[in-house]
Amino acid sequence: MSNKPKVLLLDNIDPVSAEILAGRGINGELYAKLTPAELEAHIKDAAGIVVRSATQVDEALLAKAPKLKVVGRAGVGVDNIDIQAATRRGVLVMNTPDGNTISTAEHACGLILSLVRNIPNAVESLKAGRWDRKKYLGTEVHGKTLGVVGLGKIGSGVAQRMLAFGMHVVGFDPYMTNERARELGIKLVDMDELYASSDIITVHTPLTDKTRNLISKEQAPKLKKGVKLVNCARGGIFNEADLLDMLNDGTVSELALDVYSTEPPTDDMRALLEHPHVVCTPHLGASTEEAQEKVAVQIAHQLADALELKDFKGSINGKSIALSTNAELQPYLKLAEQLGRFCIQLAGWNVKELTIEYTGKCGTHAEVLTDAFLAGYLHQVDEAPVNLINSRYLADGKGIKIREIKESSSGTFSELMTVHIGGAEAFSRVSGAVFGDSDYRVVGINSLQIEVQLQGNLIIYKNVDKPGMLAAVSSKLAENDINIASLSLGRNPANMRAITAIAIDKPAEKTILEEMASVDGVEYLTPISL
Ligand SMILES: NC(=O)c1ccc[n+]([C@@H]2O[C@H](COP(=O)([O-])OP(=O)(O)OC[C@H]3O[C@@H](n4cnc5c(N)ncnc54)[C@H](O)[C@@H]3O)[C@@H](O)[C@H]2O)c1
Ligand SMILES: O=C(O)[C@H](O)COP(=O)(O)O
Repeated sequence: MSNKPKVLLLDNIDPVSAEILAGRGINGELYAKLTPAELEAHIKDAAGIVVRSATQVDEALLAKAPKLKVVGRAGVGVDNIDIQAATRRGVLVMNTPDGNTISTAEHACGLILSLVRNIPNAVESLKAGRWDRKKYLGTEVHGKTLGVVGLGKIGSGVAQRMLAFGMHVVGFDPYMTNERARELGIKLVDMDELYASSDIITVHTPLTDKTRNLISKEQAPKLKKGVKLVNCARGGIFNEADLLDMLNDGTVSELALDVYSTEPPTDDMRALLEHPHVVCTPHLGASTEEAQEKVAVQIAHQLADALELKDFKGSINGKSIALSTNAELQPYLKLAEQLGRFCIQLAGWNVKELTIEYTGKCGTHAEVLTDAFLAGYLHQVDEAPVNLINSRYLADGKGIKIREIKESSSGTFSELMTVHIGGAEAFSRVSGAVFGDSDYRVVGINSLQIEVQLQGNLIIYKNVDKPGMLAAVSSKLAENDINIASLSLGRNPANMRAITAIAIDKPAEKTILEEMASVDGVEYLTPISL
């Protein structure tokens, strides 16, 4: 059996993706269509899966994929992927945001022209032996107003193309600036003005709570009588149930659909699809040779880069993992993760609040460093591999409140990470710093200065500060043939307490630790393994 990583390429992905993956030492297995049972069998040992819009990557499927690291979408929309479930499992989700932009913009323009010139009906009629020149009298788009909802990549592309036809273009997009709109030749308006002024409305937004039912019976009074509508974005942006009535009562004169709230459309959609003033295509926006090749090439490279932890372009739930490739950040990421591992073993599971204080420049990367800290902190969580994708999510699920503080400077260290552990019994604060390139150390516990490398086997204990303590505790190690590699001690004369960190060459067994903990004056002792 090959030990190369395996990636499932589903939903008729262009075979070029398999060739690219093969060149990067990855087995890309192409499948046009799999039954649920076949998919379950194939995904068991897959490191990656690439889909278009057909395969549902849901919680149930992800649960069958213990080795899965990346879900790639060869296209834009990720509504068939349960991103939350993937995030929870530490699985990266990525898409190819621009590979099919041109094709989809061209398709939307094709639908607009089909509507105004009755092209599909006229073709069908002539093919049926009729010569209906009068029946298919059309209208020009020149001089008419096109309303574009969503001025992202595709919406802007449609606007540019229809401007070339001499249309006036008005648009609505909360994220579009007036300056950019002016450059494109689009007049930005609010939705009410767009409804009122448009002869044709085309939508190019994702389906969200804000865009669902963007056009339904409710908007009828606001629309220009006999408006033409185009949806080449996502089913559900127009209320499909209302559209038939709106066509029949003349509110809408022509409708073009490429996408449906259920795909393929269910039988209750037949009356709408068969309506003489409806042009419909089966989700063909991205279905061109060029777009399919582009998205397949892009996703194959992106996926291979992600599996090699080299680059995370196109990632949707991997902001921190994408930042983690920054070379300057590497030592701090490692420090943060090791501190996380240290703190969970020091403080135990009862912690409900963690405040992480960043001193110096590392504060500019607080978000990703906190994610790395949490990945270390939760490394013993058994339900999923914990990584930069899911660590914060898992911490949240455990009810741990996370706070970040950024400070510009401290006394001794120019760069310092200090973790304040809320609710821990004996240890409430741990500070760590990087020495040189790759020497990660704890430099303080509670208010005491202590210096211990974040590696190997450690024993940390808190004790009454009195003569003979160190000899009494360390003798238990000597008696059991365990060598001490280094030792650091911090003391607080004010309350007569000390904290000691001992690095040992091999782990101490439970009985030895119990003997050490029972030495008179030892108040709290814990082993740590890094
Ligand atoms: N039919 C197809 O085959 C096909 C192909 C590709 C993409 N799509 C779909 O087309 C849509 C647009 O894709 P894109 O690549 O242009 O995405 P994009 O992210 O570049 O653009 C989407 C735009 O919608 C805007 N937007 C979001 N909510 C809005 C709201 N409430 N009102 C107005 N604007 C809003 C955003 O600000 C953004 O500018 C997506 O839904 C995508 O899934 C369909
Ligand atoms: O979101 C997309 O990229 C489009 O809807 C295309 O979907 P498809 O890859 O299934 O054609």
